[in-house]
Amino acid sequence: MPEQTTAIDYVMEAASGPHFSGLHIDNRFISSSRSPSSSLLADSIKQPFVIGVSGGSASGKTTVCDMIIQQLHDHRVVLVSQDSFYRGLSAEESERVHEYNFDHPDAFDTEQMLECIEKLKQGNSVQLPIYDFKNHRRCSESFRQVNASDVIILEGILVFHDQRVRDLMNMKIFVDTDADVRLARRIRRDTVERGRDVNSVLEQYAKFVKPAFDDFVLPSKKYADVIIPRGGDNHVAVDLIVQHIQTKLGQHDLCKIYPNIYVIQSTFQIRGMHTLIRDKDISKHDFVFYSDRLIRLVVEHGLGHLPFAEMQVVTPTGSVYSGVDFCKKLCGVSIVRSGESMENALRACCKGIKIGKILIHRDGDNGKQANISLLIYEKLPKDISERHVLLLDPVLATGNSANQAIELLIQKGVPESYIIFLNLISAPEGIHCVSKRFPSVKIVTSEIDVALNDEYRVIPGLGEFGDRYFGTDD
Ligand SMILES: Nc1ncnc2c1ncn2[C@@H]1O[C@H](COP(=O)(O)OP(=O)(O)O)[C@@H](O)[C@H]1O
Ligand SMILES: Nc1ccn([C@@H]2O[C@H](COP(=O)(O)O)[C@@H](O)[C@H]2O)c(=O)n1
Repeated sequence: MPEQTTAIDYVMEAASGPHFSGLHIDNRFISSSRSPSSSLLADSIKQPFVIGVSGGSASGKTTVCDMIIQQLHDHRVVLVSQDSFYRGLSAEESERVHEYNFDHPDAFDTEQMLECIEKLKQGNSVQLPIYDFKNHRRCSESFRQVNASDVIILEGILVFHDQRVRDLMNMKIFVDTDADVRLARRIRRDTVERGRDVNSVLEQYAKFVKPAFDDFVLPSKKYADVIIPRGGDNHVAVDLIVQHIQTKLGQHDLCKIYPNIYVIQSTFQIRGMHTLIRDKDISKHDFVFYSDRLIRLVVEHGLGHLPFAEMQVVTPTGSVYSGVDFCKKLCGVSIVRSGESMENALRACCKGIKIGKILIHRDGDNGKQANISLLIYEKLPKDISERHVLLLDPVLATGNSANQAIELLIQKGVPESYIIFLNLISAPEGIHCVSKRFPSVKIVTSEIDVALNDEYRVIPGLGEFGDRYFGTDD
């Protein structure tokens, strides 16, 4: 029996390691003393998501990989098998093949495998050797050409053995199948597909496969982020893994760097609303209508980050419903003037909520100057230090105003982690600026744009939100 294989063994942790796609990042906002991810960010190379799949021979590694690939149909995925890197046997070794241990780490050319995965990770194509299990040699004439992909899956009995290989992986999966099932599958496969007879399979299993499983494969299980009991029969585990990979692939790169950034799940409705409000020719009425719809979604999402208490109620059927009670100690603070456009949505969601105001003058308001922001006016609830604060401003550009507002809230006694900054559009520069200075402040947005231009305007952006919303741009 494999070690500890219960349903609870299915453990999923956040995939570790970097995974950033090609996005222009302004180095002005990257200081050398920040988090380790900052230096990686500076590279801003599109990096594929690398998944390692390990487990005993015939545990179902390839089967699980095929299931993942099928479900990831809308992404480019490449499967690399560690088997491709088996060293070919010399003539002498071939004569005494029954004494050769194919399950020992030395049976593989790990240096070559490392080189190939590194190249693929850097977006290059590679030529993989083709291994023939019948004559224990690599095919000398042909190779398998593998191109750059969004996802690279590396599968094999010993892919977790070498730390350098493990370090290339963003996610490590161990397929955990009972030893008797593995042996039964292996007998069938090796006799049907690999030209062996039952006796040689059993002999090899007892002499090499089982000892090497105990000595090398099983000890590497501890490196797995996810353990899948029963391999390909475990559809729930595979579905969850695919969901996780899709989330990682779909997430904006900044969300992987700053865990405090939340971009609401994009749908065609949300994309459609953004398309309308970004259109310079939309009527004022429609601009307000679709902005309000989006603001409402962001506000609802932001409220979802507040703490809650468990609560039960009795329904008209006399049954008990176990639910939650809203956090009551909260308030809104709008950054005047465009932040005021978000107040109605907040009031509509939170009956009787107190909303304070902060007026910040930006020297870059005329678009030409370096951004310097000055606090001009503030009116905040007296007991604000006891409240969670929803800070409202529809566009996060340089982050200077947001930082000024957050600094004031902290001076007033609001804990940094009690502040949730809600906006419709964030520029990467603003996200860096706020998240570096106030890593515990949550930022909830509906889209992250490309960058700021030389005039500190968000690109593609939507122009001056306040003017368009309040009709002062005519
Ligand atoms: N869940 C399963 N049920 C039945 N047969 C399976 C299952 N998973 C794998 N197999 C079979 O077992 C053999 C080994 O599976 P494979 O996925 O190639 O394992 P590995 O890649 O770990 O060596 C194959 O013949 C495959 O068809
Ligand atoms: N010439 C070879 C090379 C390898 N093997 C066995 O293959 C197993 C690994 O492949 P899986 O698809 O089962 O993971 C390994 O256990 C080796 O014993 C072989 O028999 N002959």
